[in-house]
Amino acid sequence: MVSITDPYDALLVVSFGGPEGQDDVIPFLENVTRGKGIPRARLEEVGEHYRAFGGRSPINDQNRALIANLEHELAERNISLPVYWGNRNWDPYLADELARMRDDGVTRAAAFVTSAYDSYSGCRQYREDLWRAVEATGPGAPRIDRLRHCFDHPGFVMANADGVVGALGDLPPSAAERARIVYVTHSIPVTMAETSGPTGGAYVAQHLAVADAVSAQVAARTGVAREHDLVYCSRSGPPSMPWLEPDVNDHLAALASRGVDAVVLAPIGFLSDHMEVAYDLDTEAVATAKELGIAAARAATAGTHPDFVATVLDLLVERAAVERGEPVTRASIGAPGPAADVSPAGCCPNLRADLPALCGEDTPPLPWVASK
Ligand SMILES: CC1=C(CCC(=O)O)c2cc3nc(cc4[nH]c(cc5[nH]c(cc1n2)c(C)c5CCC(=O)O)c(CCC(=O)O)c4C)C(CCC(=O)O)=C3C
Ligand SMILES: [Fe+2]
Repeated sequence: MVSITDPYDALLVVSFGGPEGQDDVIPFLENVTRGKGIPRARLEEVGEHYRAFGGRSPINDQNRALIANLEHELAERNISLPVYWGNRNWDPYLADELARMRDDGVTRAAAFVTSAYDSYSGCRQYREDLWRAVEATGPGAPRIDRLRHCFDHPGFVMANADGVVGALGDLPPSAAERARIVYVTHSIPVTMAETSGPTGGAYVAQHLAVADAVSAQVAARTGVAREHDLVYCSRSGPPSMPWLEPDVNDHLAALASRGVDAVVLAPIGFLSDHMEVAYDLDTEAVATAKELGIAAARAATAGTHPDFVATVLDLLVERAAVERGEPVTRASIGAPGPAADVSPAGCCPNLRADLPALCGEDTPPLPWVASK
């Protein structure tokens, strides 16, 4: 009997990883920034963010919770499919997890990458990680298909709209009535943004589409049409290198000078409460808003929202049907439309080096596995 998840025998959650104690902070940051030209001062500053939270990033526990929810939902649907978890920068590392999958007899896995949008950081870099992990695992490594980015899945949008509606409820009623929605995502170098996706510009275009879709839902549910903006946090790199702007703190100051006194900060760029959310938004931006006399509430991230958990499984079931050669209807909020299953050649390029990456049309052949 064909299962709706055939031909897959596992789901692999691929994520960033984070430190779990003070001793992990420096080795973790060294892993993240190796070869990236991040100034020492920025590293020390970010290290302090982690130190202030006991050296522990929230991201690993968020992933454990997502996986527990995925396992529960799979069981509810009577689907027997093990879930694995491998990271780029911290234990459990991808290569170790792939070896474990091989030892467990997994031959073909669908990979959900915890990054919703196209960019080198969120797309090709993970595919380079996957290539290296498959290479390290050697013959017998499972075949891996990366699921398309989830940004335009209606379930992801619904989860974020719920977050905004919830945050409006955290504001005093009079402030909620006139609150502006400030969508926040990770800043990236302008050159990375310009080259993101198959033809460039995808990172910002995809975020703008999500911001529009979430705002439309919030307007429908609250009966109030609100203005919104897309702004950025967590800028890194040398000051001479342009990164996407405006920064959320600068933007709040600009809004205050225009008389805005209530906002919802909605981190649509993050799938769960990462350190950027805990520090850059909940600590820093909230303090900025307070100083400026702006009432601010932070919208929940998709996290373990049931609609988001269902989104991951929906993307898995969709791709499984594609691989079985069946026609599929892709759930999408519309333009710019779903990202590709298999990344087109040159998509989200690595501007520093030309490294092999899995799950792309430009993936070189691996002689000892059946597939890309
Ligand atoms: C687009 C994007 C995402 C979203 C997509 C995705 O999820 O991948 C993301 C996620 C994350 N970024 C994270 C942490 C860090 N990112 C850094 C550095 C950088 N991020 C960049 C971009 C992105 N990053 C870039 C262009 C750099 C410069 C260096 C480079 O070109 O790579 C640095 C070094 C210090 C600094 O430079 O700030 C840290 C510590 C964490 C973990 C958080 C936690 O612990 O909860 C997560 C989920
Ligand atoms: Fe980052």
